[in-house]
Amino acid sequence: MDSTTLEVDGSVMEGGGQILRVSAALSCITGTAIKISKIRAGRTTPGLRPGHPNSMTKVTWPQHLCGLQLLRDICAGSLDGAAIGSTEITLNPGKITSGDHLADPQTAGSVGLLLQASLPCALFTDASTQLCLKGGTNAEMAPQIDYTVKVFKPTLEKFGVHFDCDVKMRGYYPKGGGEVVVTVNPIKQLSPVTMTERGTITKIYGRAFVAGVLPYKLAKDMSTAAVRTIRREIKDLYISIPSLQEKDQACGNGNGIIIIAESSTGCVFAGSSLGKKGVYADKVGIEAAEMLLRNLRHNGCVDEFLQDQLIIFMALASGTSRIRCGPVTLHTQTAIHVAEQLTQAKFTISQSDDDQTNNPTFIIECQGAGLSNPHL
Ligand SMILES: Nc1ncnc2c1ncn2[C@@H]1O[C@H](COP(=O)(O)OP(=O)(O)OP(=O)(O)O)[C@@H](O)[C@H]1O
Repeated sequence: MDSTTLEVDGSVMEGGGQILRVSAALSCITGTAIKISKIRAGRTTPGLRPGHPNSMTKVTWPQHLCGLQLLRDICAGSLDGAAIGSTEITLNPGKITSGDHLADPQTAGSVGLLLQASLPCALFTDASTQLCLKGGTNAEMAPQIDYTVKVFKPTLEKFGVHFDCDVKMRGYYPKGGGEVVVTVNPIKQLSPVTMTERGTITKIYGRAFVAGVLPYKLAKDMSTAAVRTIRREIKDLYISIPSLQEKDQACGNGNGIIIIAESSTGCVFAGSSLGKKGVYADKVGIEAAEMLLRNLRHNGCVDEFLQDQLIIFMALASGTSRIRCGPVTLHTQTAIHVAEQLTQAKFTISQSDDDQTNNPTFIIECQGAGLSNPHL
């Protein structure tokens, strides 16, 4: 190993796939070679495979491996040790290149997580980049593609980041078969963001879907139960969660729901859930509704998922970003740890003292590294 190769410990804190995505993306952008060891040591099935404890499957979803290979392709680098089950990889980044790139985990590996790995890097190209991402568009323990489009994308626009998602086909566990083509515009430098004022919730909407052989009634039951649950706490807003039967543009069987809330200051939050064998549809709806409500009870500006997903962009931006959030998650702390290891960004977290509610909020502040795109 070269003495300039940075060692990343894949077992720290959350000890999961996110360490791979954040460190590999920053490796490509900064041109720093990295060796990641003890990959996903915090999981019951360590190494390069998703191994969600609830995945009930022997099928591997090489989402992590595929994400790393995609990054290697975008930065024309070399990747050593990357195979299913591997606990150690080395990534030597080359020059980031625009153009078309494909990632296909062959199964229901999450499209949202493939994008999470590759988007930051695709911003630092010389021209627009097309990412053809295959797999699961609505997968467990990952952003549903609707979350990416409705929550992640508008928030990233505050950093000056612009991308388009064309959902060509939806795909579900276990087969996948989904396809999303993402067009990413390069950027010279990311702007810092200030998201500290929640404002009031002005809109709640979503979608409840079934696909394949599953009965339409499941979608209706998810939607009805979700609306009823939200109504108990939020009485004065119309809630629109249409029930949808996915037809031509969906591969395989699946059902799920996502509910989105928007605030008067442009904050976006979501709660979501997917149907599982043996779980009643109304339970799926209630789970998503409770997730959303939990994230609206505090006065923060991001939900518990967006929190960790924004860390890399705060680290890259030029200047000071401030984001108010609810309890800081371990995923967020892990992303901060990795971002500070690979860039000059400095984060602080403080409890907000102007919070009058019983649900404390925290301000994540970041002095960004201000990385510039050398190709523009
Ligand atoms: N319901 C959800 N809505 C939006 N984003 C989600 C949701 N659930 C999880 N995420 C996001 O998905 C990512 C999951 O990262 P994590 O490292 O846990 O998963 P992983 O790569 O599949 O790895 P592992 O298999 O090791 O858990 C995080 O960024 C998290 O915020």
